[in-house]
Amino acid sequence: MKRARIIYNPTSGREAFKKELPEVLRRFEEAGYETSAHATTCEGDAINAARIAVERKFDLIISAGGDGTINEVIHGMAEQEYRPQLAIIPVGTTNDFARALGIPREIQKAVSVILEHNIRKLDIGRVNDRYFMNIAGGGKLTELTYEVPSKLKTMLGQLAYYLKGIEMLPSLKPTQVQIEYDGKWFDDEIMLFLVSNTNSVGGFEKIAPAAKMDDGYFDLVILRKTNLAEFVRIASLATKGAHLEDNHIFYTRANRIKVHTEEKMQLNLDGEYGGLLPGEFENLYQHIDFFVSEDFIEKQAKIE
Ligand SMILES: Nc1ncnc2c1ncn2[C@@H]1O[C@H](COP(=O)(O)OP(=O)(O)OP(=O)(O)O)[C@@H](O)[C@H]1O
Repeated sequence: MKRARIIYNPTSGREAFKKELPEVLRRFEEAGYETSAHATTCEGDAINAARIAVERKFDLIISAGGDGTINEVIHGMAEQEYRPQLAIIPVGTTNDFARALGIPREIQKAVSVILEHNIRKLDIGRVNDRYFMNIAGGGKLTELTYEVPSKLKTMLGQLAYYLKGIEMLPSLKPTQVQIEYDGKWFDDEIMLFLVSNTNSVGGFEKIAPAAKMDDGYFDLVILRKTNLAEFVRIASLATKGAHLEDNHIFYTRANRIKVHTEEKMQLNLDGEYGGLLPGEFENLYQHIDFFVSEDFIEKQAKIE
């Protein structure tokens, strides 16, 4: 019999998961999994819980929480040689990972999708011993996002939000960077760089159109120094996916990317503060077996 370990954050998403837990356990048992659950107790606990599940050779880890919980679970398993399969039940405020995999937000619907058993080996990103699944980035533009007081944590979602307060943009200074990607160099002043594992991020569905999650490559999108008018024009092109041809955009695909700057530059990982640059981004090819939806599989197949 296969063994599944649910790692859930009881405080996530207005404590919604606890009520549903008996039914979730029942459904996994019915589907042939011997299932147990661990409620996380504090920040970092999901990392330990995932490590323990790895040591105990569980077949499947089910992470129930928001992106923070899933990121911790990935952290706990990514460095291990044996890695259980991973399923996500979105419960938190931000559920970008689940959205990327096409997992519905309603708990029992998510379980139904998981029990369809569509499993895909997907890439994840690593930078300076931290992991990300969707997107990493840096530059003055992304740093604005930390000032957003609301729970709108998605990096690009927040950028869109900030575009409303566009008067802040003229005060933004570009940063001089040197970026080494698969042995080649980019050296220029930039407003922002993005290292993307998925093609659909936040409100921008086409920001990195060729980013497939199982090809071992990131899409690297860099916005060079711009003035306000140029920025507004490029942002509007980006909503249509027509930004890559613009002179201010540098776009390539790469497996390894090193970013150096003289100035202090913050790193954003999946919408959260991820320490300071420099950083070396590494694409871990098909590193984790994720439970995904049919919808996800169809969408991936359409990417060129
Ligand atoms: N028992 C706990 N009490 C407090 N914090 C916890 C607990 N368990 C986990 N955490 C921390 O809470 C953080 C955020 O949780 P999570 O990502 O699941 O939810 P979220 O998307 O932020 O949404 P929410 O606002 O609903 O919590 C996690 O990164 C984790 O470190």
